[in-house]
Amino acid sequence: MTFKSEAPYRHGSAPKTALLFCNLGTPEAPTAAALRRYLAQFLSDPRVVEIPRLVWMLILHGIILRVRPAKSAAKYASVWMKEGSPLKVWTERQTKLLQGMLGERGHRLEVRHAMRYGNPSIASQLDALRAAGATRILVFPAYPQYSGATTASVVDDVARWALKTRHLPELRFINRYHDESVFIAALAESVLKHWKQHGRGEKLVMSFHGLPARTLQLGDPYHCECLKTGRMLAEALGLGKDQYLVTFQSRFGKAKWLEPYTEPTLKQLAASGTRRVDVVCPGFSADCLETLEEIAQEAQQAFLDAGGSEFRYIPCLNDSAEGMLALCSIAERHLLGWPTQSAPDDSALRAQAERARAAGATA
Ligand SMILES: C=CC1=C(C)c2cc3[nH]c(cc4nc(cc5[nH]c(cc1n2)c(C)c5CCC(=O)O)C(CCC(=O)O)=C4C)c(C)c3C=C
Ligand SMILES: [Fe+2]
Ligand SMILES: [Fe+2]
Repeated sequence: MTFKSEAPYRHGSAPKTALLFCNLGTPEAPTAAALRRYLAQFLSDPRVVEIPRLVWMLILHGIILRVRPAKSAAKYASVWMKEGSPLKVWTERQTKLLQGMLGERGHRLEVRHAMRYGNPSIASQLDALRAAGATRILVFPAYPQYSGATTASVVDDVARWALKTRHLPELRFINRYHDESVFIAALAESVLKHWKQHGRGEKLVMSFHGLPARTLQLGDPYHCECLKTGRMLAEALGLGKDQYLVTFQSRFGKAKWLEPYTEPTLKQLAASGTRRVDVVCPGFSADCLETLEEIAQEAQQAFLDAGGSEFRYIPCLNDSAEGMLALCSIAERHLLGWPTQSAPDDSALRAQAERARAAGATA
């Protein structure tokens, strides 16, 4: 094992804090070649596909990476923005805004973003932060709900970097914010704004990214956290049980995934007479292929083909004021938990220690 060589430690220098905002990652271009590189890295992660390695590598390289890249590239092309992939564009904007907002609130810290798959990698950004002198790094995965496939995979990658790093910064991780009041309030505000502008559908469908159903039995909290976000959002909007649904999208492979599935549910709604639906994706902090293509295009078409008449997609929080307020406030509360530079008045603590010592001596 070799460790990285680093600038010598300067004794007595003040702690320097940094924030690393991590998202999933996205291909560099809407092309089959770029998709092949991206999918090869993403789908080789044992946190994402939990089947025996050898079998999976044969399927992945023998079938999936031959067929899927071209199909997925065409889908990406349909949502590509002039600055690049939507997930990249929104994540970069959120990072810039976080830097500005936290700065205005008096936090002297560097904010960077990293992608779990593709670029900029988590390791490269952690190296850059260390080189800039960061001694404390708060790692903020963009996912509101915790899952092994997403949040834990970010932690794995940070741990891999740590294994090679001599002088580690203090590290903290935000595991989840699915039930934080600021986050629920931001979602509710985005739905209310949408209703005000476009009118209100008969049902609000809350569509979350899926996971294999077995992850629920294996102890992954993701399903429960999605349901909780859904319930809290419904409460914030004053919706009754018959006015909203929680569904799961983006099934991958043939195994059973978390149910109910989004698209079949939308078709059933249309078939049973629901004409107008609003769809929101509260598991995604930013719009991406899965929301813009799979929901706003494909699922919409399926609903209309099945007899629905109006399908309104409610965008993710992206760089909205309410969304940024939520991200900033969540980051801030985690940053404030870090000990401050100024020595606290420890006289009460000292007296307590003396009492404990005296009690111990007489016991
Ligand atoms: C929001 C949380 C996400 C979970 C949980 C998740 C699990 C998961 N995903 C796949 C397979 C794919 N996902 C893909 C895209 C994708 N997934 C998420 C988020 C979660 N995934 C996002 C934000 C995106 C969009 C990325 C973008 O560039 O816009 C894709 C790639 C696209 C495609 O080819 O369909 C795959 C593949 C699995 C297997 C999984 C859990 C087991
Ligand atoms: Fe995914
Ligand atoms: Fe998808």
